[in-house]
Amino acid sequence: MEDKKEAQSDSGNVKVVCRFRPVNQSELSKNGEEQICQFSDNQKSVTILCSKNSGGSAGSNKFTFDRVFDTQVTQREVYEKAAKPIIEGVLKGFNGTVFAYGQTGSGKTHTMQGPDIEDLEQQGIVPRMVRTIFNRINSLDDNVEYTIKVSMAEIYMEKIKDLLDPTKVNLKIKKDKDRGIYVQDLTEQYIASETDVYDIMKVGNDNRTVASTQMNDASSRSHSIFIMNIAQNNLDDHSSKSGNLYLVDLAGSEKVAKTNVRGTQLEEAKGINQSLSTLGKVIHALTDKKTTHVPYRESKLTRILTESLGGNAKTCLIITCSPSPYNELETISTLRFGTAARNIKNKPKVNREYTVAELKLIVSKKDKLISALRKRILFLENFIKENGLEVPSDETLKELAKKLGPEVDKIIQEEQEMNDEEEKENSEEEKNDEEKIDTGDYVEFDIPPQEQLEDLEESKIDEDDSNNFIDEEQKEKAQKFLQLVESNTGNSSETQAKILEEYLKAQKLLTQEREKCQNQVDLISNLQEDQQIFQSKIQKLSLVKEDFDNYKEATEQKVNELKEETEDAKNELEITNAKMTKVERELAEIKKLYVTAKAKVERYEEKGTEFMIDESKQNKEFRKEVIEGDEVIRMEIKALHDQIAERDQLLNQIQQNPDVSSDLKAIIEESQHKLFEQEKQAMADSDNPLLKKFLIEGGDIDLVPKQDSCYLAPSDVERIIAKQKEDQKLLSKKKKKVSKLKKENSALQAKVASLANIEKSDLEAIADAMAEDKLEDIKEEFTNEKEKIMESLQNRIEKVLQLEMEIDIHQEQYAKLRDIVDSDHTGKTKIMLNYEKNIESLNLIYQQTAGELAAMKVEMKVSQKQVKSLTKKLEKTKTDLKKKSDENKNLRRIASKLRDAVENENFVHQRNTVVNPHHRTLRKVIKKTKKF
Ligand SMILES: Nc1ncnc2c1ncn2[C@@H]1O[C@H](COP(=O)(O)OP(=O)(O)OP(=O)(O)O)[C@@H](O)[C@H]1O
Repeated sequence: MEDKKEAQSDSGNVKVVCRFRPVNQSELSKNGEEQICQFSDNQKSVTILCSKNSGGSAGSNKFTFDRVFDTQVTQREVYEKAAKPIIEGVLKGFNGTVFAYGQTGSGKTHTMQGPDIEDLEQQGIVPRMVRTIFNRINSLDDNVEYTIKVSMAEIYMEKIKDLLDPTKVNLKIKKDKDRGIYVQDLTEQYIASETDVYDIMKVGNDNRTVASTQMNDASSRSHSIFIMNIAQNNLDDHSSKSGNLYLVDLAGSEKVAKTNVRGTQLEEAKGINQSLSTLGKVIHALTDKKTTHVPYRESKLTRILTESLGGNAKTCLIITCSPSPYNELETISTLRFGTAARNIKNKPKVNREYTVAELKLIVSKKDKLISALRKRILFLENFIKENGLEVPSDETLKELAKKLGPEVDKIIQEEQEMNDEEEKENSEEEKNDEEKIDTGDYVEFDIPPQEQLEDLEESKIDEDDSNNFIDEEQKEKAQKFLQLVESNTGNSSETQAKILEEYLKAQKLLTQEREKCQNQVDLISNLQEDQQIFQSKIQKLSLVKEDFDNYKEATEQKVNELKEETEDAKNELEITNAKMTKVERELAEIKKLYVTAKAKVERYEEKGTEFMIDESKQNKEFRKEVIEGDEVIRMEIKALHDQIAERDQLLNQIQQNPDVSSDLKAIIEESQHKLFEQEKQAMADSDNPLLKKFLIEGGDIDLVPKQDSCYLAPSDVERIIAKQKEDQKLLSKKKKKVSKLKKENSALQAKVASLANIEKSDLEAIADAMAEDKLEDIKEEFTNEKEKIMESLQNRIEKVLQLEMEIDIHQEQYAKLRDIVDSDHTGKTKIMLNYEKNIESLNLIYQQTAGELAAMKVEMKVSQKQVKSLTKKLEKTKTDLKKKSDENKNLRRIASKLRDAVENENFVHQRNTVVNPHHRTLRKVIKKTKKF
């Protein structure tokens, strides 16, 4: 019900709302806060307080619109009042347009997009509309499928640029029966959420041509057009609707002098003004009844807006103005533009396709109408025939109408008016019923008025009982006519005139019926045309079906291939899995081997450590040995000292003996001294710290015997010398032993030091350090084994990795294939099902329509035959009527004669009271005529 009202209320003029923005900084600096606009309380008009320069007069400065928004209005309010009704219409399948017009910097972009499209308070009309659409879609039934596409274009310097693909710079405008006017190749992006649209809008806005002018920092130098197509598909009854929404932010209408632009911008300004002036011309042509040509084609802007201005769209124009006296002239010009646009009449209609049920209903209604009209014609023809009347030709009727003059014209006109009125009412109802049945762009059926169809449905006429068809008025007329004919006996000129009049009316009725019949014939031919369209559509659909079948076949093949591939992939996966298991097993074995090897290594390491420990024991023994050796030396040295002391004692004894010669004493002393020196030197040369120490400690010991005690016997001397020699030999032996021990000691010390520096992990170094061949062999064996194991392990790891990668790839491929197969399959199945359903229903329609067409053709032939026979009969009736008319004339003559005779006889009768027999004869003839 609401929709009907809306369709009714919005079916007419372009809605115009006006918005004033607050005074801006530049205006403040020029004119302060002064404002030229005065708003009315009803928010419908604004009065401009004109200055002298504006040229406005007291009467002309008040402007009325559908709504006037003052400077404090919120973005939400503007949306609610100006744009929301349009989007509601678009969701019902109407086309909708909202466009903003105004001088540069007056707030068009602010109104259409807002300063921030994602700020819920500040966002403008476009994002709010998008939000409404998604809210509505989310709240509606699930049985309706929506598809939303968005495009953005810019008209800059008379070239259409795709804002979503800026490489497309000079697009063409095309017209199509189904799509209406559209921009060819313009990118259409499917969207599924508000944010998708915001993202697209951001991309589009970034691609817009913007420049800074003296009037606006970021002035749009082009007309931007945001197009949204909302298609709805009812999954229950397969009906579909689609609405196009055009949201246009025009470039500023500007005074070149004020904007202070030069060069390219000056050229832009000229272009902008040119297209806006064409827009003005279009509006003028649309609102001026005398103008027949609307110059839509003069600019790209007006061509795109063709449907929005005077066409199939609900349109709202938002004019934006400045309240400052500084922009008074521009404001008045904008307001005038808006006023003119308010008079544009649009013819919005729902863009929809019929459901099978609706098409059936239309066809059945047409059927009934045709048969009812045919019966009506038949009845009228019979009626005329039965009354012996001639059915006059159109020419005769026209002549008669001329003769009867304005009266008949009046009757005809009145009836015509009545018919017109009826038609108008019906068409109104049709319009109101637009939501139910609309002729649309798709199949243009001429739907009979609802009332008539209902009447027809109710009438249920029996073909044999044609009298049932006559409405009361006709019956009455016929009755009257018959009565008139019957009472023709009166034969007064008045009666004659009445008969003629009735006859004319009957003829007129017949003509009208003929016209109606002709209309029905036209209707049938229209239906045939529609049928042809249908057939061609069905043919096309069959082709589509064929394509689809092929496609289905190809898809099935593909699906099978994919299945096979999937099967292969599965097999491969199984093989790979088996391989994997095998590899895993091998890996476990390798791991075992590795563990064994590791244990071995650890054992070797332990051995190495043990060895180290053993070695250090040895070292300790060595040390001990050395120390013990040192002790031996020390003891030996002590023994030497003891010997020396013994000898000293001996020397003293000798010295005390007076027998020892002084020479010998000298020799002994010299020999002793030499020996001492030698010993000392030997000790000094020794590296043995113990010896050194001994030497140092013992340094104080005076080894030289006292002179006066050296008195020895020669034998003793010899013995002593021999002893000394022996001692010397022993000493040198000892020295050699000490030096050998020293060497061994230092070697052992070096060994111990190097062993102490060996790190635990450095097995090789240990092995190197180990003297035993076994260790070397074990080490070598271990290294080789380890290398082998490591190599094999590496190979296996690589193999495993490769296999894992292969498995991943296969699994990925498998998953993808699965996805493809699944999605493809379900998608295709859905489409297929839909297609099949459509094709099925279309086949059904086709079969029904074909059957109906065949029946209609047969009926047509029958009707034509009937019309032929009727025409023949009419011809015959005409001649008969003529004959009868002649007879009538004769009869009238006879009657007149008779009347005279009767009068005479009456006169006589008055006297003789005798009945005239001719009077009865006359009545008989009229009855006969009636029967005939
Ligand atoms: N109703 C308003 N409230 C607050 N600021 C506004 C309003 N209308 C416009 N403005 C501000 O005025 C400036 C110019 O507005 P806008 O860019 O929308 O003008 P325009 O008509 O699109 O200009 P052009 O034709 O040059 O592109 C902007 O900074 C905008 O934020």
